[in-house]
This record gives sequence, structure tokens and C-alpha cells, in this order.
Amino acid sequence: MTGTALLETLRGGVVVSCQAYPGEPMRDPDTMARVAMAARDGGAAGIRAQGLEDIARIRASVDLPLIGLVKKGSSGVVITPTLATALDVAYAGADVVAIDATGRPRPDGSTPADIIKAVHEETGQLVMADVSTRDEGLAARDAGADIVGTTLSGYTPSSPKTEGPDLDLVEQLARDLDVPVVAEGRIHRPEQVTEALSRGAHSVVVGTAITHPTTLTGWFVAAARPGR
Ligand SMILES: CC(=O)N[C@H](C=O)[C@@H](O)[C@H](O)[C@H](O)COP(=O)(O)O
Repeated sequence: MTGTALLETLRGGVVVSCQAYPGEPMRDPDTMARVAMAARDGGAAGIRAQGLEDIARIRASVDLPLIGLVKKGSSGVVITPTLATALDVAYAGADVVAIDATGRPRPDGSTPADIIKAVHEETGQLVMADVSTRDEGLAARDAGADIVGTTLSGYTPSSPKTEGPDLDLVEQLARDLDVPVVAEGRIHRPEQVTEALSRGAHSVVVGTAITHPTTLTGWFVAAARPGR
């Protein structure tokens, strides 16, 4: 599929992020592949996945556009932090490589522009720039990003954490950029999907609210035992 065709497939759709965190019971590539298959059966337009093995298993099981990343560490640049990891994500089977494009220093000294160029030239795959502010989104676009996502809003020192998704950022980016803007982060209810699309999002990524049963259970338990 060409990059243009892939973006058309995602347009107006829900991408389901299938991720489990270190030490969790569902942290297993086969389990994540099954979660991705279930999301596909529910009508997902695409899948977002973390980890080279998860990406490879999902690639073999689900014929949908696949956004891949690797997470390293727990502070600073965590999402696909180096040029080498970005290429690994593409070679593992991702159609789109998601990278942190916040402009913070990376462990290998690379910049988002370096990574975007290398992914394009060496693999022909697309790059999704995960940003936290409008300025980062503009810089990512200038660096050649194919997609800009609001993924990191609320998770960097320069972006306060809004209670729900940062739909103001979605709207600003959609207005100011000429590349697809993906709404991602804290989208927990279907009406937030509708609102993100109406404010200009090209597509919407939903993770926790579909694929993280520990968090979901916690929401219901908290409702059953308020104040505890
Ligand atoms: C900030 C960060 O590291 N976000 C990660 C990006 O891949 C994932 O942990 C999120 O689950 C994903 O962005 C989807 O968001 P939500 O789970 O809120 O629907």
C-alpha cells in the first residue's frame, strides 16, 4: 500500500493502541496479537503497537495499517528514542514509525529530522511525530513528518495535562498543518472520538479505554468504592 493509500485507509477511523507495560499479565506478543485481532473485528482502522516482537506478531496476524514504536526508559525521550530503534520498528513490520518529536535531546544525539529522513530513505515507511505542543507539531512537519499526533500532550514539562484529551491542540494543529493530525491520549469515551474528528482530526487513537483491563477495572472499582 502506498503512503497516500494508507492515510486514506485511516481517515475518519479509530486506531486501537494495543500495549501492555513491563511486568503486566498481558505483556506478551501473542496476547497483544489477539487483542489486535479483536480490535480489527470491532472495526478498527489501524493498530498501534509497542515493541519489536509485538509489531512482528501483529503484522503477521492483522492486515491493517500498523503504527509501531519502541519504548525505552521511563523519563525524557521514551518513544522510539534513537535512529537505530526507528529503523528496527520499520523492519519489524510497522507501516508507520511513531517517534517522540518533542525536540528534547535524544540519547544518540539524533534529531527528529535525522530519523524521518533515515526512515524514508532506508525503509520507505511513514513517520508519525508524537508531540505535546503546537510548536513541536510545526517543527515536526517542517522536519518531514507524515503524520502529527497529540500523543505526548500532558506528558512533557511544556504541556499541562488536561483532564480529558487535548482537543484544543488537535484543533490548532489541524488548522495550522497540511499533514494529517491524529488525536491521541486520554480518549476514553466514544463522544470524544466524534468531537476530535469534528475539530479536524484525521483519525483517532484509543488505547487504555479499549485495551488496558487493569485500568478499566480500576475505574469501575473506584466507582463502587468512592473515597477509598
Ligand atoms: C504518553 C505515552 O507514552 N503514550 C503511549 C503511546 O504510545 C501509550 O502509553 C498510550 O496508551 C497511547 O498513547 C494511547 O493513549 P491512551 O491510552 O490514553 O488512549
